[in-house]
Amino acid sequence: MTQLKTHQDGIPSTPGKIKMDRSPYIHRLRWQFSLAKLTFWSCLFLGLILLFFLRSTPSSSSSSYSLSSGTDSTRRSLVSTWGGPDWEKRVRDSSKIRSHNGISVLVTGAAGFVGTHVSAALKRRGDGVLGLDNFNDYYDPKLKRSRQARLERSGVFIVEGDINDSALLKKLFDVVAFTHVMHLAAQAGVRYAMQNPGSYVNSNIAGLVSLFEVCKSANPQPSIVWASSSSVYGLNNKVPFSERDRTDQPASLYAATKKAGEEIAHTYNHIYGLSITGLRFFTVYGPWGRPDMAYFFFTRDILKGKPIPIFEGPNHGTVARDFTYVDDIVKGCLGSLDTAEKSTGSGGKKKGPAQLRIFNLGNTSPVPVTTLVSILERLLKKKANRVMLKMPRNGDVQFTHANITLAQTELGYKPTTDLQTGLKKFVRWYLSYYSDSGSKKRSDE
Ligand SMILES: O=C(O)[C@H]1O[C@H](OP(=O)(O)OP(=O)(O)OC[C@H]2O[C@@H](n3ccc(=O)[nH]c3=O)[C@H](O)[C@@H]2O)[C@H](O)[C@@H](O)[C@@H]1O
Repeated sequence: MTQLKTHQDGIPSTPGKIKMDRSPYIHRLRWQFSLAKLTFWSCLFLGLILLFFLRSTPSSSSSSYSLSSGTDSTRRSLVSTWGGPDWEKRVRDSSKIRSHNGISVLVTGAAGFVGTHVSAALKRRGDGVLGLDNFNDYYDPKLKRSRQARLERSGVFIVEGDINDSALLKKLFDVVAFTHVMHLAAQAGVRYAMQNPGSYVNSNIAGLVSLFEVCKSANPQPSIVWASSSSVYGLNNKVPFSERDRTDQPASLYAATKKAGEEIAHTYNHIYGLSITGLRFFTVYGPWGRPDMAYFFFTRDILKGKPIPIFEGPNHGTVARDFTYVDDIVKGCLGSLDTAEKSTGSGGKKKGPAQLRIFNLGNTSPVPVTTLVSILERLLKKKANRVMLKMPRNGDVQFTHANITLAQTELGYKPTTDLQTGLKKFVRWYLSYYSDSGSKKRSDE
């Protein structure tokens, strides 16, 4: 019986004539095997490079205007840090209602100025609160981290993520049936829109649509309260500004994106039955405020002896703002949440007409910017180095003044803090916060 011998490579060899051809045959097989090995290692290597690339690319939620596509969500799920049983437990615990008749609220922009105050106030009264914030670096993220630490001490967990990340938003609604959303995440600031217009489109338009999309599909749908802005009145010169006044002449891209948000809210209310309340905030100030706002950086620069640029209108006209203290704004936000009716849709389908509201939240007493500076001088016991400048044409308007009758009637909104009192509280906070540690001080320079 002829037995086939097996070569050491595992290749069968045969006796006789075939034996003469064995060498080239083996060479070819060896060569093919080496090629297969090379291909395998190359694929593995390329795969690793691709994986590394995907992991190191920043989330599209912070850099693109597009809503989620299949590719986007794959990439997000690779770069995201959210998820897992521990994370879900934190989300649930933070959102847990601890008072009779309480609500569970998703607060976007919770590490922001107004967001941090609203979250703390909701938590204090026993509502469930979950924060969401992308901790971007529009201004010093260390200040946002300090606000986060403070909130965490009171039991509010802030999920680190972007409102454009629909997969994350959906996940949050899978874990918690939020009754309300307080949407405060936005690209704020009037003048910065000239430098970075894309960030306004990304946050205030794409981000808002992304949030509404998830809310309209949630079951049950939440009621939504969100921050619009007094800047929508733009070049309107009929004072005080009433919600019925025209808002079709925005003076900045920021204002235009907030106005667009109000129209988008109308659409989602009309098609899907979402209950939506927009709040037009008037120049909010106070402790834990935004360093990009005038009252904040005037304080810093007066203390440093640096010049303070004060804008004036045509013919040295007064520039004034209806400065509104943050605690008053918080009362308006809570009043809006408490009076918000339920959304009427479910699973993306409208079942009946839903509430759609818009309110001014101002202080009803405009104060010239020069007076703001004088108050700060008194509180800081230091003269400002004033430099009067013609108001640049980059988004500012000459004055704002709120008519708050509607908010008074519907929300019981009644501001009680004048600028002098509110700035005193701000300055006390500022001095204590920035003297606390040298590193904090340096971070804002
Ligand atoms: O109420 C609003 O809708 C808006 O209020 C503020 O916008 P603004 O009122 O322009 O607030 P600041 O940037 O703090 O300016 C306050 C006043 O100081 C003036 N200013 C600002 C900067 C400066 O260098 N000098 C100066 O005189 C401005 O013209 C304005 O009258 C916020 O920055 C916006 O995010 C918000 O939406």
